[in-house]
Amino acid sequence: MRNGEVSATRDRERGVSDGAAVEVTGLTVTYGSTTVLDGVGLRVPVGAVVALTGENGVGKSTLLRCVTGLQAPSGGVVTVFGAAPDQGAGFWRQVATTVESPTWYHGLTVREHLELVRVANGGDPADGRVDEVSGLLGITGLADSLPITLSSGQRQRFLLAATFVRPSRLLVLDEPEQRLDVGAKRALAGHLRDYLATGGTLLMASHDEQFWRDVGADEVVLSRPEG
Ligand SMILES: Nc1ncnc2c1ncn2[C@@H]1O[C@H](COP(=O)(O)OP(=O)(O)OP(=O)(O)O)[C@@H](O)[C@H]1O
Repeated sequence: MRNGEVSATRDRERGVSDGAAVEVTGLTVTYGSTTVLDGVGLRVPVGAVVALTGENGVGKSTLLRCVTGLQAPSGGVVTVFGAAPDQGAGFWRQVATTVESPTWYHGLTVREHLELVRVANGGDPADGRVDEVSGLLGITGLADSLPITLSSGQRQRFLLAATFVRPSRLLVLDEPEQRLDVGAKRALAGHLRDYLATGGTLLMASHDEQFWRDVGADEVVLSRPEG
């Protein structure tokens, strides 16, 4: 088995289809003379949940960036729902991610940002979804706050909320549990289980074993290339 070459194929009670949401073959990423990912393969079936684990700097975020098309690999092939991640509107209608933090607009409140993201992605800002997500992430009371005034944990909740108000079939989350308190982690795990139960697919990086086990993820351990 090559570095990170895995197939997250455990059949799940909720029913995983045969199709691949994410297929990565021979993925190689080099920075200068340093090879971070060397021929990595990964398959995430539709409806599955995979947690990428491994020590700091092993390339988890790099792999996630390649899956979202935010980084071009040095070699290999990535497909998402059977097509290259092309960064077009069609792609972003299906995929929501926290891999790159968005830039917030000065002067817009937390609530206004969430409504803006919902509208921009074809949702109805008045359909209750913004309230629902705000409640689940415990940021209802921060609706009128400016993002710049939030603590790091509140900002993480807000980032997740902005991701969850977008319609998606695939979530690509980079350490979603980071900086969250115990209660928020539990609520997040519950929300992700609901997302999966309604047909969503989840690929995430995580350093928190209890969290990704709570979500029901299959673990995929990335290791450094040999040599
Ligand atoms: N733009 C860049 N230029 C040069 N090196 C980079 C760049 N981005 C990442 N790296 C290097 O690539 C390696 C993998 O980084 P990456 O962030 O993917 O690791 P990670 O597994 O997500 O780490 P962590 O667990 O700490 O979040 C690291 O050694 C990092 O220093």
